[in-house]
Order: sequence, then structure tokens, then C-alpha cells
Amino acid sequence: MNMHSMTIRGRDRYKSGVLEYKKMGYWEPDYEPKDTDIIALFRVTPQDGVDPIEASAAVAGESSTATWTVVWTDRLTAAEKYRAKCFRVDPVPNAPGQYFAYIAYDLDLFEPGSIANLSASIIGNVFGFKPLKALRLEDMRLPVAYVKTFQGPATGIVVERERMDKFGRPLLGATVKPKLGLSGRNYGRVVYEALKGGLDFTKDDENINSQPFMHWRERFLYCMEAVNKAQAASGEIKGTYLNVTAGTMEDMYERAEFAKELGSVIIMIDLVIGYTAIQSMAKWARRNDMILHLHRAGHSTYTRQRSHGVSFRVIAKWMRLAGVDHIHAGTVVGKLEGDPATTRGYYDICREDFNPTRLQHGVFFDQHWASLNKVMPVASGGIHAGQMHQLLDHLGEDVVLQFGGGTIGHPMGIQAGATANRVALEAMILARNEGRDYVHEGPEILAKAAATCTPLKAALEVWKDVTFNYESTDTPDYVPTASVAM
Ligand SMILES: O=C(COP(=O)(O)O)[C@H](O)[C@H](O)COP(=O)(O)O
Ligand SMILES: [Mg+2]
Repeated sequence: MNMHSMTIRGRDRYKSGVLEYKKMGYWEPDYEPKDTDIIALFRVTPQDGVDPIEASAAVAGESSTATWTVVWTDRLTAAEKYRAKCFRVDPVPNAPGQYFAYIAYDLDLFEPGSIANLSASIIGNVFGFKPLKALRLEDMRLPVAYVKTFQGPATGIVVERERMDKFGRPLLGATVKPKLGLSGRNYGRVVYEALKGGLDFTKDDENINSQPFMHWRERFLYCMEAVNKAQAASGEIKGTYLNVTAGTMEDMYERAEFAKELGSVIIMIDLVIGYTAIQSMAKWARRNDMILHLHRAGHSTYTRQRSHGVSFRVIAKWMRLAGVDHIHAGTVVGKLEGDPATTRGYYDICREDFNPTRLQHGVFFDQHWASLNKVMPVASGGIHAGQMHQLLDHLGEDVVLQFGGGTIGHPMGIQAGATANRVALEAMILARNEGRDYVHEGPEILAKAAATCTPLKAALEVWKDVTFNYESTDTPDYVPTASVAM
């Protein structure tokens, strides 16, 4: 592939007419990104017959200062500075016709502290570009100078654990099911049973907001009655994520204020409310000492397919900047997409202060988070007590394990379902702390715990054959190969 700059310079560069993007200055293979540059990695699939360098230069151009024709007004600007530079194009391993294009953007192209502006620039135009068959934003390197213009997570993992008074183990949650149709009173009863049985949290599902069968105030009141009764009964700090997602910011603020008035420790929003609303709610959450849970509703419409869209690792980075405290980040063993290696990358992005490049986890850049609070990843979707050893192994300790059907579907009732999950987790954590090989001995550890816990025994029995073994669609492009001992 031609690795030399083809930029036309001088008077000819600005003559009216059409130049290839690679000749307009958007392909600069000798460019060394500045520490303050934002770098984007795109997976580019050119149309048949389109040069991958030109396609990549076009992505750089159309996501920064270019349009399809030369415009003399470029000469009124610091064009050299403001042009994004594609500086590297590599064939994607084992994916003929796909290329990784590395593009650097000067920091001045972006408004400080705004995910809306970042996303409108980086993904606003180019995904529909005709010379491309497909395009995916795979990863981004965010310079510290830019990271520090964001508030970051309102609470963070350390303070969340202090507020919940829970240390040394994952937190436990449950999504109330059925997700729609329950009356406020019955909804509150589900919350009480799950928290009384041993969970730390319950949550509203992504689509429970304010429907005719249960208006939001009804739910908030009955939920907090349940939380208070469960706290009194257990002596533990409990919470339920009250979903404040609504049609307007005014409605969301009204609901959030009411949740605070009722003493809730946590509220919830859905990804579909949009980046500006998410940042506003994160600032509200910090001002009001509220943990902010983000349900990533809708993300799979554009994160799941490797060829086109935005990788979830980019969304996870954007949401850490935006300031959420929780984000659903995959379970690996549950019912929804989650390759073990790429999911590990998502969890690292949430929980590390520095992410080293790890191609095997789909992390393409070193990423400093400059002490921005850490985001608690949430594992949810088709999980149950029988997978506890796998969940702990794949996802670690700083995670919320949420068992919706895996609590409420328990044959002995909701409290029993919660107890089964709590006993399974505590038994697994004890085994880990004792230095046992809990991954391989997991089933034995669970069976032993079940011998004195009928609810756990029933859970293991009813869901023993449940698996979701399907091929992942979002696997990493690089896999570690055994290095030959020299
Ligand atoms: O309703 C559930 C899970 O219910 P259950 O526990 O009964 O499967 C959540 O909305 C999904 O987990 C979201 O998916 P993700 O967590 O991947 O965003
Ligand atoms: Mg759901």
C-alpha cells in the first residue's frame, strides 16, 4: 500500500475543482500524532474498486474539515492544523477487504466537555459515505487534556461501596419482571421480596417509565416503601434503580428530585435519552449525591456487528467521560452478546485508571483516565446462580450481578430466588478467599452450599440445563499466539 503522502501543495491545492481526499491532505503517513490529539480507529470496508487509502482519507476528511470539492475558503483557516490526518492504514487480519484506519484530530476541533460534539464530529457524517461499503468506529484514544474537561462518574466505585456498605464481593441485583404490566403495589412487593431475600439492589427495566398501568410516582412510592422495609428487616443498605427516563429533561429532573426526596440512593437512565441528557443527569447526580445507573438500551442496534457501527468499547469510554456510575457491559455466559475477550476490554475501560493497549481484548490504545472515577460494570441478561463461578472468573469483584428472571423465576418464590443468589455468591467468594480453584470446583462448591440451602438447591435444579452457547458476533481481531521459548 502506498505509504507516501500525496498531498498537493501550493496554488494548485486550492484551485476550484475536485481532488481526491488523499491529495487534499487527509492522508499523511509520516504524521506523528501529538499527545493532545484525539485518535480514532475505524474499520473501513471500501466499495469494490475504491482504494483503501483514499477511502480512509475520505473518512478523515468528512469527519473533520473536508467536503467533496475543493473550497477556497480553506485558505481563510489554519487548514493544515484543522485537517484530520489519516496516518496509518493496515489490512484487518483474516478479513479481506477490511482495513484499520488510524486518524488523528487536533483537539481544537472539539468543544471541551461535550460528548454530543465529539460524536457529531466523529460519527456524524461518514457512516453513510457512498464509497464505503461499511464503516465501524472500533476504538478511540482520548488525550488527558480532553479527558479532564469532563466531570466523569458522579460517584465512582469506591464511594458507591461506602454508601452501600458492601465490600469484598460483587453487588447483587435483580430486574423486576415482568418488565411491564405490574401495578405499583405489586411492583413494590417484588422489590421488597428480592431485597429482603438478600439482594443489594433491584432495578426498573429499560422500558418501565410512566405507563397507564403504573405511573412513575406510584412506582417510586411503592418501591421506596419496599426498600425501607427491606432495610429495616435486614439491617443492610438497599437500593432500587428508579428509572427517571422520560420525554423531556424537565420530566426527568422532576422524577429525579422526587427519588431524592424519598431517600433513594440510586436512579437510572436509558442510553436512548441521548448524550447531552446523560451528561446533564450525571451532573445532577453528583450535585445530589445520587448513584447514576445507565441501562445501555438500544446499543446493540449499532455495536453488535463488527463490520458497521460503533464498538461498545467506544460507548463505554464516552459514558465514563459523560459521568455514569453503572453501565451494563455484558455477562459472557448470559443470553446477550458478550465475547469473553472483548467483554474483558469493556470491563477494563470501566474499572482501570490506565488501560494499556491489549489487542487481544480489542483495546487498541493506551488510555489514561487521569483519575476520573471508575464506572461499576453491570452483568445482566439470562444469568442464574448456577453460573456464579463463571461470572466471578470472567467479571471479577467490582461488578453488579443482576439476576432478573434468575431471581423472580425461582420455583420457591422471589425471596428464595434472592437467597439462592446471595448464598451462591457468598460461597464462591469464600472459596476464592480460601485459595480454592473455584472456577473448576465451582459446581462442587455450589452443590455443597446447596446442601444446607434449599433455595439454592432448587435454583440449581430448575436452571441446570440452561445455556446460551452461540457464536459471538463481536470477537477480537487479534488473538494471542503462544510465543516460542527462545
Ligand atoms: O432485562 C434485562 C435482563 O433480564 P434477565 O436478567 O431476566 O435476563 C436487561 O435489560 C438486559 O440484561 C439488558 O442487557 P445488557 O445487560 O446486555 O445491556
Ligand atoms: Mg431489560
